[in-house]
Amino acid sequence: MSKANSAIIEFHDVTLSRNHRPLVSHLNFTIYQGEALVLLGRSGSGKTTTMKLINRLFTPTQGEVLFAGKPTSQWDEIQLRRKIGYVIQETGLFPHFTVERNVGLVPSLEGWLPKQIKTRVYELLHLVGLDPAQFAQRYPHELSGGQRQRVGVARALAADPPVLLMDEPFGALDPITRLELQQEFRRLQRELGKTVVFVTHDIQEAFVLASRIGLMYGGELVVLGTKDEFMASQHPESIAFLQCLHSQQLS
Ligand SMILES: Nc1ncnc2c1ncn2[C@@H]1O[C@H](COP(=O)(O)OP(=O)(O)OP(=O)(O)O)[C@@H](O)[C@H]1O
Repeated sequence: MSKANSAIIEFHDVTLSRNHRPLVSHLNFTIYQGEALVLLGRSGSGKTTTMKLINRLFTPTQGEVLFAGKPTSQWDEIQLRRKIGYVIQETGLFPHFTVERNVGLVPSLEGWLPKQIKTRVYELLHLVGLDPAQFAQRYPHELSGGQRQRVGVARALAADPPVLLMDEPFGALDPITRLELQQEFRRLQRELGKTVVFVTHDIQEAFVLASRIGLMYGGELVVLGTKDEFMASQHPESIAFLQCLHSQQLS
């Protein structure tokens, strides 16, 4: 990775306040093309807020966020969101649309031909491990939680956005399916070369998925580095998270 010229998202002294209280403060960091950056932190530390500043669901009170070198405030909102796939825990699938229609939604909004959409949807369902013959015509309520998550990932990838934001997408799954999806997703992310920003409060998940970990605490980014750098960090919050990891491993 050539860090000198491959920045895709940049936070320049970003603060977001509500009612005079900062939700996140003085965020300064860069996300590079093709990396998997995991934002780790306890509940309420500001992870989701940071993510929503990327796709402009929130705009900074101070400072600016750049996407592909241009402040998000200067992007056309729709253009920006088309370049940034978004996967959340509840997946946000439309309940009255089949899997095929859900996955093909953005390509169809972009005016692709029906035949192209179908080919793309089938390709994506294969990619996320769902047999189209079995799943394309089902509705979300006819799927398990893990299958819905796969459909959510397929949908976010449909128009081939360079960046994916994933907010605790595997949170509601049993631990075995969860590990399986984490590993598959990591493989997929490397294969497709996507830039991924992933939010979690689970350090084990951070270690499976991350090329770098950003640790948030009280609305600030207190550690940012590789797994080795994270393990060497002396910040009390990284030590607390590492203790959780050790106790999970022991039990
Ligand atoms: N729209 C909002 N208006 C006011 N306060 C908000 C808003 N959204 C989030 N907050 C507050 O900002 C802080 C950070 O919230 P955020 O959702 O970013 O945390 P998080 O680290 O993602 O937590 P979790 O792991 O519980 O989802 C919290 O104190 C939350 O109550």
